[in-house]
Amino acid sequence: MTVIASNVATEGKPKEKTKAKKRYLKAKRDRRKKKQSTGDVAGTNIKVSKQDESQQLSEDEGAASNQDVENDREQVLEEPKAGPSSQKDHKEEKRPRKRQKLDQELTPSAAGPSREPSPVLEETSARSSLTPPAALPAFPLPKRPDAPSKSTLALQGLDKALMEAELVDPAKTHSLPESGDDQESGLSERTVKRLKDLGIADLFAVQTAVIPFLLADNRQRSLYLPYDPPRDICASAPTGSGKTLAYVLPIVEILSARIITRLRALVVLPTRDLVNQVRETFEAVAKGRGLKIGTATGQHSFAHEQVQLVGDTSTYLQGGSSKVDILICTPGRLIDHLNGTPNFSLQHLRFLVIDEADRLLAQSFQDWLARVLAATRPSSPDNIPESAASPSLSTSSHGLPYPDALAPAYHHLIREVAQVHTDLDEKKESSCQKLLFSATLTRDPSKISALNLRNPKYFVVQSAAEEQPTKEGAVMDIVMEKFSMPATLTEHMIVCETVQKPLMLFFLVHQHDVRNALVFTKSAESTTRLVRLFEFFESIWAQEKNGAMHKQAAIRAYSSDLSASDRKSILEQFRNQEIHILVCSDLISRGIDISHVSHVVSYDAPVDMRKYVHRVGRTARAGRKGDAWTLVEEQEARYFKNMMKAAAHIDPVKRMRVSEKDVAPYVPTYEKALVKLREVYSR
Ligand SMILES: Nc1ncnc2c1ncn2[C@@H]1O[C@H](COP(=O)(O)OP(=O)(O)OP(=O)(O)O)[C@@H](O)[C@H]1O
Repeated sequence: MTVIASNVATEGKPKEKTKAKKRYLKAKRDRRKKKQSTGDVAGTNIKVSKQDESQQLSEDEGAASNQDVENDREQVLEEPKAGPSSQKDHKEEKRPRKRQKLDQELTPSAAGPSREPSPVLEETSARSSLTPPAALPAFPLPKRPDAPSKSTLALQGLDKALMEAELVDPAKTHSLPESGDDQESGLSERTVKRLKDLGIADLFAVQTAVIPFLLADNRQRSLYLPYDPPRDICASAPTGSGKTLAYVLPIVEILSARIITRLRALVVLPTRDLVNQVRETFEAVAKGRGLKIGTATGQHSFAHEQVQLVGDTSTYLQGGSSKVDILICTPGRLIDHLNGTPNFSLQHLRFLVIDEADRLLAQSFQDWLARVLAATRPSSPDNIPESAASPSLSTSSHGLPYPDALAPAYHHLIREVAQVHTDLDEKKESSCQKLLFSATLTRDPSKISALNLRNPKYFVVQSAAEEQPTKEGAVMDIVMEKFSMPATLTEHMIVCETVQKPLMLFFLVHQHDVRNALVFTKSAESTTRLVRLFEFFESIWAQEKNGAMHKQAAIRAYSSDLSASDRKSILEQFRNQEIHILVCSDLISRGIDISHVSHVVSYDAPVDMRKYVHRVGRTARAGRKGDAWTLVEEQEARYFKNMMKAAAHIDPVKRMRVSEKDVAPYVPTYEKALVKLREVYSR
């Protein structure tokens, strides 16, 4: 308001111009005219220049007096506030007539479309098209690019083969024929008959994909493929979906053609229990085929295993010597034999199976994977150290050379046989085909690249009912570690206080009359303690509720604290349902197949999604129904839920609410059991 007032005051009394001032203004105008005629004003900036000019003119006019300058500045600043018409009129008044005319000519909207173009404007724009703009061109401000999405980041560096994975519907099955060979899967009549004897009439989804891939092409049935090496396989399928038979059947089928026993299939598994389980499957399927199956787990002495695996350890044999066609082992013992058993050779391997692949790839002791892969590959002829080359051809005990002692890809190791290289020479490759299986296949590109896979083919068994039924979706699920679960599994979580966990367990077991259950704890120590408490509870409960009527649940611990033989016997008793509830550590959370397990209780909640998937996967196997309950301590609830959300698996896990009223009948017995436990531990 003060500003406008001062303007009005100034306008009311126009100042008289002195002679000096008039001269100064004239000289100024002349300079301006001269400047205009040299084309300094850029055509592109007409509007801006016009404004500047009028402003400058006002300033010039008042240059002689500070008061005038102030007024002009204030006028410019106040322009938006004052009424638009009055301000404009005021400015127009202040401008010299010549400038106003020029302005009218330069402003097309004011001039109207029918007006003749002014020669001045034409001249100015013609000049401006020739001369560069006086001001620097204005570029848009730099913009920060959008951050790539989580999925885009996850896809970076990913194996191309994974992007081209074959998606298999878990509901897909294939019925085996009543008689004769199965043309579709490539299984022979003999194998089909054997499967029928074992009660298997259909192939499960993962089997319908993997078996034909390995068997359909007759060339792929050869024991050696040095010039046409086979493609490797990575298969991801839910727990209990039949991955074991997916590799056992083709291996037995192909190796049955062998004449000489050589180590041709090597199956690596993370635990002894799994080795024994897979051995049983091999023996059942290969019955009557004459294939020799061995294991190496450290369960027996090293010398004993050596005798079981290798025929001759006294003479050096180039091609190795093997008493078994198929060896199932843990990685530790495998390395022991590679290091310390003479004539234990992997050069004839036709199959290298890595089951529970993600778990095994996470184990790096003694660099086991690199050692095994190196043992399946011949070194290049130029890289053979003198010591590695054989002094002579291997000979039998009758003095006859073994013509087939070396695998084709290793023939260059024979020094006596002159190597004549021609242009037609083809490189001989190892015939070993790698087969990787897991319910939680790793997406880690560095781990996959360590396997040195040959043109790998990925199979992903993924439920079409899940959110991402497309191939890209299934691949993304693997990449984002969203694992597929058995369709027959029901999942619950129970949030409770830490001290209430045992009570909750007793409630669940009694309320649902649970008999065939696996209860997972976080450590061997907590396993033992829980079993003790459970035993006290059961015996007091039985006494109080008329022991004759109540059949106590048989409960045992299963952990690394037990000897191998104890573990084997306990597992056997559980299989035979002599033990009803097995409290265990994560030692048997993977791979163990006990068909009648109806419930899995995570007494201590798992800390990662992989562990959760494998634990709950001990039930609901091979299309059977199963329940999984997870006891979540109140302070863990947020972490557990976030873990489930990250794996897009929060919806299937329903919250089960157990009230004080529900557990009240068990509280007195529980308290008595606790007293007894305290007595035991305080001794
Ligand atoms: N085609 C089939 N028909 C009937 N039962 C089958 C068939 N294939 C496999 N099974 C049975 O399904 C059960 C689970 O198989 P398997 O142990 O191979 O599962 P898996 O996919 O390896 O599970 P995990 O990931 O937990 O190791 C086994 O008892 C097996 O005998």
